[in-house]
Formats: sequence, structure tokens, C-alpha cells
Amino acid sequence: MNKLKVAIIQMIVVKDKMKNIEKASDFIKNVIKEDIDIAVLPEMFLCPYDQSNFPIYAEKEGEISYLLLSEIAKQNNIYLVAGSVPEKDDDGNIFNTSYVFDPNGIKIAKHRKVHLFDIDIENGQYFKESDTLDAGNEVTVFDTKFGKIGLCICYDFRFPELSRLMVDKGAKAIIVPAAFNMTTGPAHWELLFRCRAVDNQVYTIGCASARDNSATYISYGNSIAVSPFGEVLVHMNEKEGYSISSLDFDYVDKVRGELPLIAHRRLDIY
Ligand SMILES: NC(=O)CCC(=O)C(=O)O
Repeated sequence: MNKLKVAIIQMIVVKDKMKNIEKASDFIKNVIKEDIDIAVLPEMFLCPYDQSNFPIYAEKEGEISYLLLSEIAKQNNIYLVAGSVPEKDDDGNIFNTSYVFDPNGIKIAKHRKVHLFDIDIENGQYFKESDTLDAGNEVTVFDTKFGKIGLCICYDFRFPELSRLMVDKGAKAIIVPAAFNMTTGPAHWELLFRCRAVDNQVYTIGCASARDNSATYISYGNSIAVSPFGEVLVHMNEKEGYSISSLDFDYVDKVRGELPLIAHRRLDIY
């Protein structure tokens, strides 16, 4: 069983945490009619993306949002890559964390964003995640009945080393809950998803929040899925909605067999 259908849910994030969960749940109830296997939600889909919100919205693993997300996976009998949420640990540190649940609602992965998004572009985007967040320290790959999938969060995807480590651990797709901005999104978003796909011969899936021009941080939207040969399978616009992509993990093997980049690496010289 090497073929799977992935739904990208590009939703608007509102201030009310529970309304965001309800919306994610409604979207998923609707898309399961299309026989999907995995649903993906955006980065910080429970909490408007603003560093001052993260401590206010943060919950510990196992608290209410976590339980509701696990239930959504179970009720719909799908894998759920539950975007990301602000997660609080026992010491009060806060992380940008993505949980993954299997079709029984069991947590099978947890990725804490490794690279914090601290940028300051003249006449462009300023953001400093490190004002309120701590960084994770792990490379995340999870197993499914279809094969292995890598997971990272937004800015993490800019670092080619992280994607390569996921591929070295067996990933045939990399899923990225995200929220690029209106400065770097138009410049780099599609380029990065095509580039990582071609370099690593993996499917790349970017799920962004939909654009809300009244937000303090405006998400670029444009959720995307790219094949291991660099073909754009889906490229959404900025509006709220969903898309479905079919992934074939045998095709990953075919591309890697015909153009054996991974096997041709000269690890002895780099
Ligand atoms: N939320 C993020 O990590 C944003 C990353 C981003 O916009 C970028 O350009 O990188």
C-alpha cells in the first residue's frame, strides 16, 4: 500500500481557540468524503501568529486541544498532522509544536520547531519567535502504513540539512505546517518546496494558513504539494479552502532509481 491521499486544510485562524478546532474538524468531516488518508493543518492554527499570543494560548501535551485533535483523527479514521500549536512544558518553556495522530487517535510523532523564526527585513517583515518560544532539538520522521514521512515547521524548511537528515532516516515525503509572510512568501515559498523536493527526491507538502489582511502577521497562503521530480501537484491561492494531492511512494523509488542522486553522493569528500 504505497499510495496515499493528502488533504491540505488552508484555514483562516481566528482569536477563539475552540472555533479554530471546530473549523478544522468541519473541514476534515467534509474532505473525508474524498477518501483521504492524511489531513494537514497549518502552523499555529489555534492561535493568531503573534509572539505575544504564544504564552497565552499555550497548553501542555495531553490537555484539551491535544485531546480534541486526537479525537478528530480517530473519529475520521485518518492520520492527522495537527499543524502546530504553542506547547508548554513542565518548566514553563513554550515550543512551536506539531503533533501527529494515527487513525486510532494515538500520537505517533511530535516535532518542536528547531529553527526559531527571527527575522528583520528592511521595509519588510519583522518577527522574533525567540521572544517567547524555545527551540526543539530533534529531527522528526514518523512511520505510517504507506511509508515514512518527515515533519518540520515553516522556517525549519529553509535549512537543507534538516530535510536531508529526514531523508537519511527514510522519509519519502516531507510535511511542513507553515505560515510564510508577504515579504518572503512571494520570493521563496514555491522555490523552496520545489528545491527541497528535487534535491531530496521526496514529495514536499506545505500547508499554510489562509490570508487574513487584518491580522498582525499576514500569512502568504499558497499551500503547495510538489512531486519528487519537482512537479507542482497543487498550488492554492491565498483564500480559505482545501486541496487534495495523491502521493505514490513507488514513484519516489522510481525517480531515485532512474536519477540516483542519493546513491551518487560523494560522502567521502563532503
Ligand atoms: N512562521 C515562520 O516560520 C515563517 C517563515 C518564513 O516566513 C520564512 O520566510 O522563512
